[in-house]
Amino acid sequence: MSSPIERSYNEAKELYAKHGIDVDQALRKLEKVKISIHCWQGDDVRGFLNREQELTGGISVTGNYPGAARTPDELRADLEKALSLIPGKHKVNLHAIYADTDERVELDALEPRHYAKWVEWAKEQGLGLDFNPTCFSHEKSADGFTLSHPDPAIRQFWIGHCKASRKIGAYFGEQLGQTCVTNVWIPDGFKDTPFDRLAPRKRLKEALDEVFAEELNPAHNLDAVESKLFGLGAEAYTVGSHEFYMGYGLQHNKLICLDAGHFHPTEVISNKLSALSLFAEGILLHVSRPVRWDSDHVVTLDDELLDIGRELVRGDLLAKTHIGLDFFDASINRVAAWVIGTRNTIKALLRAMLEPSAALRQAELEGDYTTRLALSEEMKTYPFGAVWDYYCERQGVPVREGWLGEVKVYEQEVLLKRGG
Ligand SMILES: C[C@H](O)[C@H](O)[C@@H](O)C(=O)CO
Ligand SMILES: [Mn+2]
Repeated sequence: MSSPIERSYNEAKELYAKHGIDVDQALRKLEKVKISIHCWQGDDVRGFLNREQELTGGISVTGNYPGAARTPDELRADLEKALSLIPGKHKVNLHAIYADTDERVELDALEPRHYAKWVEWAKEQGLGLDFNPTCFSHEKSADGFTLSHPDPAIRQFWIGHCKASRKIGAYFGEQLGQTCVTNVWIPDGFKDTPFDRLAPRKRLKEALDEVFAEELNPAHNLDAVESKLFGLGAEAYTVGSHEFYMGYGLQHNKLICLDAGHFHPTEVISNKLSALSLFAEGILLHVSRPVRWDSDHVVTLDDELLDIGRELVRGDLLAKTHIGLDFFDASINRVAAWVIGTRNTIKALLRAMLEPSAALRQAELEGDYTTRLALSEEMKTYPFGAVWDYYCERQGVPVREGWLGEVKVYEQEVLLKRGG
C-alpha cells in the first residue's frame, strides 16, 4: 500500500509527464548536486583561533539568538543536526579561523594538520570540504587593507596566509576525494572617495600572482576570487571589484565568485550566469539575500533564488558552478537558518528541473511569446510540492515543516544549555 506522499508523487509525475518531464530522472540529477554549506552561520563568523576578536571586514551579524557554537565539536554537532534535515549529500565550507587546534598559530603559519579533525569528521559524515583564507577580523587588517596594503610586510603576511590556505584546500581535496574550492575574498577598500584607485589594484594583482604561483592539482583544489561592490567602511571603493576579479579570473583561469549581495541593488546574479559561463573556467556562487544592503539574510524561495535555479538548469551550468551559501543571521535559531537556506536552494534547483524546457525553448525560437508566457505561468502552480515531499521522504529527511520540531528539541536539549 503506497503512502499518501507516494500517491501524490505518482499523480504529480503523470501531470509532468504530459509535458515530457521525467520526474524520476530530475530527482536523480538533483541528488548529485552538492551545496557548500558555510560553517560561519553556526557561530556568527567568529571562528576559534581568536574568539575575543570582534568581527571586522565590513561585514556584520545582527541578532543575539542563544546557543551559538563555541567550539569545533559544538559546531560539528550543529552541522550534523542541520545536515540530518537536508536531503542529499553536501559539502561544508570552512574559514581558516575555524582551525581545530589548541595551538596559538598565526594565520600565515596555518598548516593542514590544524584541520585534521575536520577532515576526520568529513570522512565519517561523507562530506566534502571547501575553504577560505580569513582576511579580516585580525590586527593586520585593522586599517581596512590586506593583499593590497601599501606596506609590503603586511601584504606579505596576507600573501602567506592565502598561500597556506591553498595548501590546506588541496589537503582537503586529496584526503576527501572531492575537489576543494578555496575562495579568496578581501575587504580592502576606502570609506570615502580615494585619490588613487589604480595603485591598490596593481598591488592586489601582484599579490594574487604570488598567492597563486604554486601550481596545485586541480582535482584537489580550485581557486576562486570573490568580488564586492562595497562594505561597511568601504562604501566608496573596493579594490576587489567585479571588473577586477572578472578580469583576473578570466586571465588566470580562476573560478569567479558571484555573491548575491555584492552588486548594485538593481543587479541580480542570476542574470550574469549565462554570459560568465561562456568565458569563465568555472563559477562559484555565494547564494545570499541582500535586504537594503549586503545584509546576508537567510535565503528564501524568492524570485531571484528561483531564477538562479532556472539559469543553472536551463543553461546546463551545474557542472561548472559550485553552489555555496553565504548568510549569517543571529536573530533566529542558527541550525534552522542552515536548514531553511539549504532546503530552499535545493528546492529552487528542483523547480527548475520540472519545467517543459523543450516546449518553452521551441516557443521562444518560433516567436510564440504567448505560449512562452502562458506555459511559464501555469507551471508555477503544478504540484512541485508533491515531488519535493517525496524527495525528502526518499532521502530520509523530514517532510515539509516536520524538521522544525526536531530543531526546537535540539534547541531545548543542546543549544539553550550553552548559555550566551
Ligand atoms: C565570511 C565570508 O568570507 C564573507 O561573507 C564573504 O564571502 C562575503 O561575502 C563578504 O561580504
Ligand atoms: Mn560571500
